[in-house]
Amino acid sequence: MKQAVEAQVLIPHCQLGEAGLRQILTDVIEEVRKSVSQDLDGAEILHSLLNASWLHSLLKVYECLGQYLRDSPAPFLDFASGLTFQLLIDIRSLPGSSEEARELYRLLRKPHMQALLFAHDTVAHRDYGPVLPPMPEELPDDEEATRTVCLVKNKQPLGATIKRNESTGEIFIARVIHGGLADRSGLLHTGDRVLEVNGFPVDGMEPEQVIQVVQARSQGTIIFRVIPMTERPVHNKTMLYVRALVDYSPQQDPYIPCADAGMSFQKGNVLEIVDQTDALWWQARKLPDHAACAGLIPSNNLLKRKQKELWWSQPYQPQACFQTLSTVEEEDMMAIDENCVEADEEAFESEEFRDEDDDFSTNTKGIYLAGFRRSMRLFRRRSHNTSQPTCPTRCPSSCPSSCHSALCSPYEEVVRYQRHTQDTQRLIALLGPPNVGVNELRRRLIETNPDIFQGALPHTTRAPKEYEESGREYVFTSREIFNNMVQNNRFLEHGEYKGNLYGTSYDSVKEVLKGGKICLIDIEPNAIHAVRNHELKAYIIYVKPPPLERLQETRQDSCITTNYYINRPFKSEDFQEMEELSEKIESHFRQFFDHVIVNDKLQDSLDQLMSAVRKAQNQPQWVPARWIRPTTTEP
Ligand SMILES: Nc1ncnc2c1ncn2[C@@H]1O[C@H](COP(=O)(O)OP(=O)(O)OP(=O)(O)O)[C@@H](O)[C@H]1O
Repeated sequence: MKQAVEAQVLIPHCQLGEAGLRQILTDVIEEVRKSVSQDLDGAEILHSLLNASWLHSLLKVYECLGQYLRDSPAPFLDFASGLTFQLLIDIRSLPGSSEEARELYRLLRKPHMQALLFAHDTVAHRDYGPVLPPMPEELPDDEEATRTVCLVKNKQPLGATIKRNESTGEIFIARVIHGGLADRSGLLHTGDRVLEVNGFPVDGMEPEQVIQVVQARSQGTIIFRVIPMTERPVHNKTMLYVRALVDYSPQQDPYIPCADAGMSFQKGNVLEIVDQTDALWWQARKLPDHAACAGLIPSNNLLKRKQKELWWSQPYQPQACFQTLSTVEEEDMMAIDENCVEADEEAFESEEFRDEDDDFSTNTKGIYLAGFRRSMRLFRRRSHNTSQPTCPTRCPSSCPSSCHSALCSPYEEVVRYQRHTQDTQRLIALLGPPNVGVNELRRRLIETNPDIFQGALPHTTRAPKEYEESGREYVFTSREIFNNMVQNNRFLEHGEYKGNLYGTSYDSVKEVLKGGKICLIDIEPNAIHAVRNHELKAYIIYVKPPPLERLQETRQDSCITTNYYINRPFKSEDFQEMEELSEKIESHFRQFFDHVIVNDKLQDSLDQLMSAVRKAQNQPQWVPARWIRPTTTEP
């Protein structure tokens, strides 16, 4: 086959004659025949196709046409019938004409010969077009050209909206939806004035009545008589992709010009904006979606302007930013369960090492698994349950939850990003409600793949215990240095627990990444913003609990550690709390999740996690455009 393809490339098109295409086909058939004898897949079908007589006839026609084009024959005479006429007169006037002359006379007078010569002259004069009546010298100024547009509707919507000029009652095409029937026809345009639909004059009608006339025919031909818009608006066709940071439902939006043409979307959906001609209403497609037809969505500015009104599926609640994350009151956390080991602060701290030795293998093949200490995790648990906003230093400007970021911009421009093999690995950040299993998954992944994964070493102002070493369990530091680091934004997450400060610094994450490993950390929702940046390019995986009955089944032998108890079995309130918090975290932050894992069976979750991490590192993903083009402003 290779031989044939190369031949096609080498022989210039103009030389394809008798030995051209058909020769190539013969070569191809010969190659395919060899493949048939080698029993290659599909070779037999290809062989019979290439041998088909219709294909050979088609190629002959093609070659003849090619030959005709190359020869480009020109008529010898423009007016052969005139010459014939002259010849007939001359023969008739000969005194004693010969037998040959008389035969020529008879031949030239035959009707088919006359018709042939007439056809010759028509072709020679290229006289094939219809004869149009001459244009009138002067057209009256008020005369408008109308166009009859005939569309064949096939149950799908027309893909155009109409509006009425309130003062004149005239009906116009308001917008043509990209990829819809009207758009694909290329015959109806924004601004065209509609005079008639299926023979009904529409001037003065309400738009709804016009639509009824259109809809009266769900299928078949619809005929519009329109006055085309003379100056068509330039379509602002862009290649803009955005991630929705809010939910939107056209059916709940009283301001949308045509709800049926609207497109609903949810936080986290990636949208392809196909038209921004209208400053208020854009046209977009939801990805990944193979629907050809776009839908109307509010523009960035419009959505910003309207976001305080009750037209989103979720009303705006700025104060709910973090408070909604608190479902469990401090008092509830204090409840004492007699069946469990109670530990006061001292006892708890003193149990910590032994406990961690039992619970977590912190040293696998000489590699210390950073970030698993209880105190660090308990400081996080506190962040989950506190009723105080947990990002006082950052809010409101960089609050990651939907409320504030949506206030800034309801859409985030995104681009497709594929990590180069020589680039550092993307940070993998796990997130989930307390006790869902984030640490279990993280620990197991690091333990089983210590050459690939590593956690980030946390900082603390707590005094080191005898057995602890700075740079192994924690970076032990002074309060002064810690506060200094806070002020210089050196922590992606930090907080206080039992009078001690804890935090995960950017530097400790970067250290792991620089070492060529994948840094695997767990974060609280309020740290999402801190890790979503150009340098770390965090891939955020949300770990979600399975339904309640599966939680009860899978966790019956598992234990948890709360602020007050070490290793107590799960109680039904824990599951309830986990579900409730999970819903709240999802409803506020799901727009930032790159992947969601339902932690049902542990091994399945580990497999899913591993494959999600591989995808994040090796396959193209949608990421904020500002990570790739740092100067990009939001749409
Ligand atoms: N899929 C699972 N099946 C059964 N038990 C699980 C599963 N996932 C986690 N567990 C168990 O649930 C308990 C809590 O898990 P883990 O400590 O990882 O929670 P967490 O999300 O890290 O919460 P926190 O950060 O608040 O400690 C542990 O005993 C763990 O072994």
